This record gives sequence, structure tokens and C-alpha cells, in this order.
Amino acid sequence: AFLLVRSWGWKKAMEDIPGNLGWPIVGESFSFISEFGSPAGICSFMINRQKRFGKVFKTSVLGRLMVFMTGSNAAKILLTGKDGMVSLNLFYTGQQVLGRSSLLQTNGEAHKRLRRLIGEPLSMDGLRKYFQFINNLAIETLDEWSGRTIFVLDEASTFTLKVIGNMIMSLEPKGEEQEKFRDNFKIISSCFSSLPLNIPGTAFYHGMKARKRMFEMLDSIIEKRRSGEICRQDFLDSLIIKHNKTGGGSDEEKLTDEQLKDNILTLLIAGHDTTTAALTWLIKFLGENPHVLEQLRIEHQQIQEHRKGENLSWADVNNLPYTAKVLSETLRRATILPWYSRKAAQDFEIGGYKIKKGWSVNLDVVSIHHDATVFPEPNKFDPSRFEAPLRPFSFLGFGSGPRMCPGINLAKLEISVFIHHLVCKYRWRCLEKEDDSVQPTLVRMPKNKYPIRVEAL
Ligand code: HEM
Repeated sequence: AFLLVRSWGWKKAMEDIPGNLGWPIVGESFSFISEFGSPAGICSFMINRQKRFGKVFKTSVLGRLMVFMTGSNAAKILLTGKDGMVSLNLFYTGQQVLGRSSLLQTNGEAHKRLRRLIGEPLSMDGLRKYFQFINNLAIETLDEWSGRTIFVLDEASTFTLKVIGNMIMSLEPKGEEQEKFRDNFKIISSCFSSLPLNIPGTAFYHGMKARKRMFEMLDSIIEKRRSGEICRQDFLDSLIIKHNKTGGGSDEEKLTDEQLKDNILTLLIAGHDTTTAALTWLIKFLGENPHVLEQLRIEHQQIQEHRKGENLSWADVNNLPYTAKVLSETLRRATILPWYSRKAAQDFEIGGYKIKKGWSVNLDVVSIHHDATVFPEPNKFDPSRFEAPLRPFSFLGFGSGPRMCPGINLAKLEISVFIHHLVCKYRWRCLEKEDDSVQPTLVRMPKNKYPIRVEAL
């Protein structure tokens, strides 16, 4: 009765917001699910409603009343608004998969504390020790591409999973443990956007089973680390040694086993698909824009000439101005996370619209990244847009504010190293005609997985 009364009250409060709340209870869930599979993927639902109602509209999906809005003012309020005004909004499946202690499900002081603990090993200093592993893995991976036809998306996925598996828990890139880790991770990741039906046969059911297996694997690794049987200087060790509840020191800085495991899974999920998608789009955009590829190649070949055949160094990777612009333009043009979702924790107002506590508010980032007043000819791939400083909140590739991506340095490192070896040693041609269709997933990725034929230069 409470839910019905509340829902009726909200519907009334939403009267001034354009849009359609669909059928009672199910709302517009069926359209949302069916439009997922269209060429524009998850964005299709939003774009179609914007055509009918404008950039601000309401809807109801999977039992949630939602408002979509866009613009730098809305971005500023939603992403950096005063403490406790909004929280991150995950669908039920995401909440169950990541666990209640996940960074994505904590707010306020608890969130700040977790960010601090996680942020340390992901800082530039903390990442330095993984550079050699990433460099060697990029060289090996690309060696295997040469003379073959490959799907970039699949290969990028294997590369980024090996990097993050090694960084977090020193997993070897080959072998039985890597295979098991990969299989479980794939099942968990694909259930993330599935329907919340936990019954045998469904993706969600398989995902939760795979999560259990992944946690058993983590338990056994944590046990070995604690007993001193194995000691590695990786992400897991840094959290176990400094922050585990069984160790000494103040409890303020400690993590329970549940927090440890939920957050390792959170980093895997949040860091894998995003970096895979970014690397794949970047290679695709380079293939479609030969003049950008040429300019990028010059930046990387200059490093090679300068080092006279010696390997890429840590200092080189941190000084790649054109590569940084190419990555930003990739994230703008592809906008791999099309909207950032928040739940109002109190009543507030944006652009004259009254938002009530409990509503979901989605910030449409696609429109922000394609605003022709900031990015003329928005569909053109042009890294020179990032030469001059941009208006605040006009580029949100890694988000902004307290929830800004903590994996930004790792993502940039992986992508820069990989691209260095790719453009210095190889050329490639796409085996299909240009197509911007995307997969039916939350993170936007090319539908055709970008099939290419690779040759040594
Ligand atoms: C190119 C690759 C990546 C992109 C484009 C990306 C993008 C983003 C964006 C836009 C957000 C903020 C979303 C929001 O405000 O709702 C975010 C948050 C997050 N990202 Fe990334 N990310 C990338 C790589 C990574 C990596 C490698 C990791 C981990 C190792 C990671 C971990 C996270 C986590 C844990 C959050 C949540 C932060 C919080 O709630 O405080 N990301 N990412």
C-alpha cells in the first residue's frame, strides 16, 4: 500500500515533466528491453523519447520512475552537487552482483574512505610497478596478431582482463587459473545487464553462481596471502597488509573480507568492459581516420628514434600529448557510458524541474559530448578539439566529482602502451564497411567487434 501511495504521489509530482510513464507497474520496460538490441543499442530508448518529448523527459523502467536530463548545468549539480544530495543508482542485478559493500553502493564518509584505500594503488606511483608487465603483454599480444584476421573487441578484452587480473592478484596471463578466472568473469559481466530473475537457466542465476565461484577463488588466494605462503606486491596484498581487519592498527582504515571481495569484483567489472571498449573504438577510429593515425604514428616513432631501439620507458608513456587527445576524442565520440545514473537522496531543483527524493535521475552524456556549440561537427573524429581548454562539464569521458573514475591512470597506461606498439610496428585494414552499430550491452561496444587483418609494417 505504501509503495502504491508513494508511486501515485510521484506520478502526480512528475506531471510537469514531459514524457510517458507507460503501463501501470511495467511502465515502459518492454520498449526499454526491446530497443536494447537496435543498432544504437541502449541509447535508442533515450534518443527516441528525446525526439518526441525533448531533452528532459520522464519514464518508468523496471519499476523505477526516471527523469532524463542533459547539459553542463545538470552535470554540475548531479555529479558534484552538495554531499548527500544524490547516490549512485544501480539496477537490482548490478546491486546483487557487486555486493552491498561495493564502492558503487556506498555513500558519504564510507565512500570517501573506500576511495582513499582503493585510490592509493591506482595512483601513478602505485601503477609504476605494473608497467613492465603491461608492456611485455602488449608486445606478446600484438606478435600474435601479425599476419592474422582478428576481432579487435575479443582481443582487447583478453588483454585488459589479463592486465587487471595481474594487477589485482598477480594472476599469470596463461594457465588454468587464468582460464577459470576468465570464464567466471565473463559470466558475471554478461549478467550485469540481465533481467532480475534469479531462477535456474537465466543469465542472472548463472551470474550469481559464477560470482560464488569467483569469491571462492579469492578466499583461497587471500588465505594463502595471510598465511604467508605467498607474498606478492600487488593490489590485493596492499589491501590485506595495510587494511585487513585481522591485522593491527586502527580499525578506521580496515576492510572486512566482504568489503575486500566486493570491491575487487567492482574494480574488475568497472575497469574491464570500459577499457576494452575504449581500446576497440580507438583502433576503429584510427582505421577510419588515416591522417590522425599518421600524426599519432609520428609521436610514437619519435620515441623509438629517441630511444635508439631500446624499449619503451615509464617516462615515455607519461609524455604523449597527442595520444591523450586521441583518447579523449575517442571517449567523446563513442561515449561508451551513455548516461550516468543517480538517485535523489533529497528534494532539489534542476533547470526549473523539481526532483523528489527517491527518483532516478539520468544524466544524458551523449548529448553533452555531441553539443555542436562546444564540439562543431560533433560526428567528426577530430582530436584537435582537445588542444584548447574546454568549458567545464562539457567533456565527461571519465566522469567528474566524487565519483570520477578512480581507474583513469590505469586505463590511460594500458591504452597508451598498447597503441605505441600497434602503430609503431603494424598496419591493419578493416574487413567490413564502416558501421557504428553497437552491442546490446550497458557499455557501448562495436557490434561487429571490428574485424581486421593485421600485417607488420
Ligand atoms: C577507458 C576506460 C574507462 C572509462 C571510460 C571509465 C569511465 C568511468 C566513468 C564515466 C565513471 C563515473 C560514472 C558515474 O559518474 O556514474 C567511472 C567510475 C568508476 N570507474 Fe571507470 N572508467 C574506465 C576505466 C576504469 C578502470 C580501469 C577501473 C578500475 C581499475 C575503473 C573503475 C571505476 C570505478 C570503481 C568507478 C566508480 C567510482 C565511484 O563510484 O566512486 N574504471 N568510470
